[in-house]
Amino acid sequence: MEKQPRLLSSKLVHKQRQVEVVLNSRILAWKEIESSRKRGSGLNDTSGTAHSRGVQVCEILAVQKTEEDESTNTRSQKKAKQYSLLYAHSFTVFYVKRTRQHQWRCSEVTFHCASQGLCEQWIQVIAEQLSLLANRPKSLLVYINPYGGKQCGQSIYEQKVAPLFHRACISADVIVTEYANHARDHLKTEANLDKYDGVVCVGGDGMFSEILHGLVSRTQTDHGVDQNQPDAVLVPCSLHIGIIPAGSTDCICFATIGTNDPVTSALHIIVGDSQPMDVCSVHHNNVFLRYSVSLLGYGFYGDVLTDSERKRWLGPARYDLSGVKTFLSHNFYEGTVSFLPAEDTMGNPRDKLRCRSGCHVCQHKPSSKDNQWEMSEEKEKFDKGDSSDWNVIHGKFIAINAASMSCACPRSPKGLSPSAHLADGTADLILVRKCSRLDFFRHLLRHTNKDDQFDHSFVEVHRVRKFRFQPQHQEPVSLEDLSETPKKTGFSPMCSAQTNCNYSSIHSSWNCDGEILPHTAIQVSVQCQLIRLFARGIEEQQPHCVFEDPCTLQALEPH
Ligand SMILES: CCCCCCCCCCCCC/C=C/[C@@H](O)[C@H](COP(=O)(O)O)NC(=O)CCCCC
Ligand SMILES: Nc1ncnc2c1ncn2[C@@H]1O[C@H](COP(=O)(O)OP(=O)(O)O)[C@@H](O)[C@H]1O
Ligand SMILES: [Ca+2]
Repeated sequence: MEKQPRLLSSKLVHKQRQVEVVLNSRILAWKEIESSRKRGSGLNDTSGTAHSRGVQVCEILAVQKTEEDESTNTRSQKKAKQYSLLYAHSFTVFYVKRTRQHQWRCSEVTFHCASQGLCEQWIQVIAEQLSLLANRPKSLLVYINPYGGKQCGQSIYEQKVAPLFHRACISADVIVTEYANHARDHLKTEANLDKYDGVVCVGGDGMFSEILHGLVSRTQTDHGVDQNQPDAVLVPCSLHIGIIPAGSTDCICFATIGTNDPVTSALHIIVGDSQPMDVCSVHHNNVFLRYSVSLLGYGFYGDVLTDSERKRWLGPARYDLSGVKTFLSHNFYEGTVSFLPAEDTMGNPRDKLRCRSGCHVCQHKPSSKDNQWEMSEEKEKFDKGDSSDWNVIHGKFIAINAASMSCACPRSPKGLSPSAHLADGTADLILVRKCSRLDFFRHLLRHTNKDDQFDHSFVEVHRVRKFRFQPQHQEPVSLEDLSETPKKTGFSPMCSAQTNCNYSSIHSSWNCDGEILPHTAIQVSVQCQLIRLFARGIEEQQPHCVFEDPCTLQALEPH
């Protein structure tokens, strides 16, 4: 590891002990001074090994002069007050601390200095280092859905998130949505996006979907790209999206961070994490319908969603009730699925290569030029009827699911497709053929345990770049507006019109990230890394970052 020059190094006091504190461009580290412990220096001297501790500069959230009365509550703090006459000036560094199961918390460490000048110097030098972290957002546009999940979005934001943004000196313009699609339309046409470094969504996957549509559509309009062209090369969005989970499933947050915890999400936003993500574009007969980042599900998940929309008043529990009801109905649907498989180099859905922070598979992004050429050649072939690269499967299916990422969520911690990748330009297409109720139950159960949900004779899974679905029976053409999801208002069923038709027993509906699509015949194309989230992918479990690690020790080595 390359040795970094020291920016500042001083003898300060931490928890009534003298410590040597060192800052370089990567690490802030401190270590108790052995000799002072032995000699005694008026400071508490407890025996035991001196720990070197440290925090990475990129995980420091803020540095502040310590508030005077902050240190007089507990006994030890009163004691600290006594010697604080000697070391009267102090500063506090706030940093990311990893706790259990991918959760992050804001922790703090206070150092006392012998002079005001030294204290100010430390604050200034640390603040300077933070200002060099160019990917950190300074100004955010926040949309809150007050009706998502358990309807706590607003209080979650005000109590858990806003104080952290304030501490990190991030300014936020907050819009509490007043109706469905408020956020989407505001982003599409009104918002002055030049003012912001990112957009934050407080809500569930449906609310995220609004932000996604607003931002992607706005970007395409600004660049003159026609979204109705299934082969259009879409322009990636420049603004990052942050998700504060306050919905019912919150799968996009869970699968990109590893937990559904508002504080953890807020901290990932503050440190300016960046996670690229694939987006599926969905068309019907060359008319754009919607984008999807998590689940596109026909059959079981479409029926669960349709039924659950009538039970929205139940909150997140609606999915459990509708899940049981749909399971008991045991419907299957006939149709033809055609797909363009991904190259073998993209791995396969049954390998055990999980997409984790810094995923190597996702780092091999094909250049958009290659992609464009490849795609137009394939389209030409498909249109001419030369579909040799395409696989075609006709059958009766209980479920057809396309997952462009794992879709892990608290109901299914490894997800619908545990090895799907967030940003590899592919989706995993899962076909569950007609089978007995018991067999389908066994398959569903495997979403909740360690067993392989694809290891069933009636299940097949393919890694694809594109796919199409054609239901066996023609769908009626009378469905209102082709490009719009049916209108939603307040707490009335949000997706009603399209599913109340009497053809529902032969057709299911597509569940597109929690929204019902108005068509069953669709063409889907995975757009590689179209958006970026304030996330870093799920981290491999790591030891606590403020104990002895090589970087910390190196920072403390004498120069
Ligand atoms: C015997 C027990 C079987 C349990 C099986 C559970 C399998 C769950 C897989 C869930 C995949 C979820 C994919 C994400 C979908 C969301 O986009 C969507 C909308 O979320 P939100 O806006 O936050 O409400 N959620 C759903 O469609 C709910 C599916 C739940 C099915 C039980
Ligand atoms: N103010 C509002 N009133 C009614 N619906 C809204 C409002 N704001 C957003 N929505 C819609 O609510 C739906 C569900 O939102 P979401 O935050 O995903 O919650 P949940 O996870 O509980 O479904 C989304 O489709 C979104 O378009
Ligand atoms: Ca993917």
